[in-house]
Amino acid sequence: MEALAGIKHVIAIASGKGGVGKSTTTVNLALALAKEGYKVGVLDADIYGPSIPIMLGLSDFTPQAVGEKQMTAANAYGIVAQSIGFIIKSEDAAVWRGPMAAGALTQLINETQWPELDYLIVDLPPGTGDIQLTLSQKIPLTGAIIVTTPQDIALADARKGINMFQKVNVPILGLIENMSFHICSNCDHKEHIFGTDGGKRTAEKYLIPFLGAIPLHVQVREAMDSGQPLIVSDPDSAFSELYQEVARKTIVEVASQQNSSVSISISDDE
Ligand SMILES: Nc1ncnc2c1ncn2[C@@H]1O[C@H](COP(=O)(O)OP(=O)(O)OP(=O)(O)O)[C@@H](O)[C@H]1O
Repeated sequence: MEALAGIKHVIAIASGKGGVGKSTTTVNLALALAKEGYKVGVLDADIYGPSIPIMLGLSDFTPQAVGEKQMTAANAYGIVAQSIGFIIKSEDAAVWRGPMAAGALTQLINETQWPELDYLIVDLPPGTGDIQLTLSQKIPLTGAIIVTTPQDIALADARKGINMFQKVNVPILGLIENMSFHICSNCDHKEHIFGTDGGKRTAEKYLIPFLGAIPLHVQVREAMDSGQPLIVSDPDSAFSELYQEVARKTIVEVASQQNSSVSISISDDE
């Protein structure tokens, strides 16, 4: 698989279960990496429910053709974005089988006029079936980040995701526990609606880095629905600071992956 010209690292955001906050994580991680000073892009590969256009306030964007074989990406809040949702209706894509979805997505990734990027964050469709497997093999991934809630059924699916990436030799950069606990907007009371520390324990069990625990908060949902993520509209909030921490840990994990692959290739040459 060829690396993408001008893009240093491609990171897949994956979850076994739907609705656990994969797209929310993709957008916030991308914005947090940009705030750390990196050039960042987002690729929304979630053919069943592309929600990145709404989350970045880009619902009206349509890519323009550049020459015969390329198209423009959108710009929002200092990052670039491309989405399958800019091009086709999700009802049409919902019936695609693995090879067709993988073909459309490799075309989307290869034919977008990406600027030079340090990180391209890819929002994969939820699940661990054929489509996810094919995509993980078609896109030149540096590594994957698994998003889960602390709930048992989400964790069981997260474990399937971990196994899938291990099977195709994609390094797992870490696990993010989203909706870790609920914070009441009236009294700030903290409640573990989906259980306590399930994601953290799963990360420990599989020896993968734990990148952070993100609370369930109504402001987060409202911000994403309005296309103005909190990292942009309220950069000093506790939520934004948590994401900066996740971004910093991700940078460290990507660097350590690179170092380990360098040492493997050095020892291979010996
Ligand atoms: N930490 C959070 N606090 C509050 N709301 C959240 C949080 N994370 C996600 N949400 C909300 O939950 C819903 C689902 O999130 P999101 O679309 O990111 O999940 P997903 O895993 O990408 O879903 P899908 O399976 O459809 O791809 C969205 O309305 C989002 O705003």
